[in-house]
Amino acid sequence: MSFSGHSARKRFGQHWLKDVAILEKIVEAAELCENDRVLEIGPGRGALTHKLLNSKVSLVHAIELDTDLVVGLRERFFHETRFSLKGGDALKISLLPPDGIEVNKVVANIPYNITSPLLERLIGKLGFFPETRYERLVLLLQKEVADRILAMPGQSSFSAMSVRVQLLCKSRSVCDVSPKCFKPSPKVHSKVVVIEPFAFSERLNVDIEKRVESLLRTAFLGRRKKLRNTLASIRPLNQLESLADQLGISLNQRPQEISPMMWVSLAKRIHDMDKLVGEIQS
Ligand SMILES: C[S@@+](CC[C@H](N)C(=O)[O-])C[C@H]1O[C@@H](n2cnc3c(N)ncnc32)[C@H](O)[C@@H]1O
Repeated sequence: MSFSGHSARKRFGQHWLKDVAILEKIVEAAELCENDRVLEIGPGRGALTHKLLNSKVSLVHAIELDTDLVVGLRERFFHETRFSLKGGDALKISLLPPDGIEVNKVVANIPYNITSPLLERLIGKLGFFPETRYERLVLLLQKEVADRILAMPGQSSFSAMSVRVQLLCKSRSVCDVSPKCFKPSPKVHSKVVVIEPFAFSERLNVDIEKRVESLLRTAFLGRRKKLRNTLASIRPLNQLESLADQLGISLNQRPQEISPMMWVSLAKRIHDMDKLVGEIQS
């Protein structure tokens, strides 16, 4: 068989998903139809690829880093005209299929060691658009990361990442995945999430997004510190007090208690103040 002699490589984050019910839940959550063109990052031995190809999609384009698996995958799916495969690093190479036409969905059990840069490539970041706006991503992530993406203000998982992703996408949980569902079992628990990036036209103004990013970097440096202490480096305390009053928040709150929309309001007020000062000075 195509993969004989290949054992899972830790450095590539290889954990084969063997639980059929979870594979089916992933495909179901993608709500695939005939017009869909799907990108799969890290097909491994093709367990998820096989399920994707059993649906009606018009294309599955896969990118796999492990060259030995690329050989096996070509053998396994050689007869499948709706399948294309590129060997290489999903963080570096083009994510476009050979016909150069964008895919609209991403479905993947991603290697956990590249989660942050891969997410950034797929959904963009505050102040920057991704190369492609995917309609929907169904990703199997490390549970800790998924929980941060989904967390509400005040919850222990709520972090700068929660604010960033929630300002770029709408997300929901599909199911938790136990380490027993993989072979070899990872040390951590996992979760399947659906992520739907906002249309570019629905995103905030780029300058405001950049302003939110800079606020988050400052405030979450001291996660347990009060805003009065962390934000003091960007504005005099009396100005901060007045801003906080206008927005109905307290400078005694900590960054993980502030909602994404409140970060946006804060960013907008500071942006307007700077603009006013700029106009007076010119
Ligand atoms: C967690 S395994 C998932 C395998 C398979 N999809 C499954 O569900 O059983 C992650 C896969 O991503 C591949 N991989 C790791 N780093 C990668 C990268 N930078 N670019 C593309 N693929 C990568 C690994 O070789 C492995 O096949």
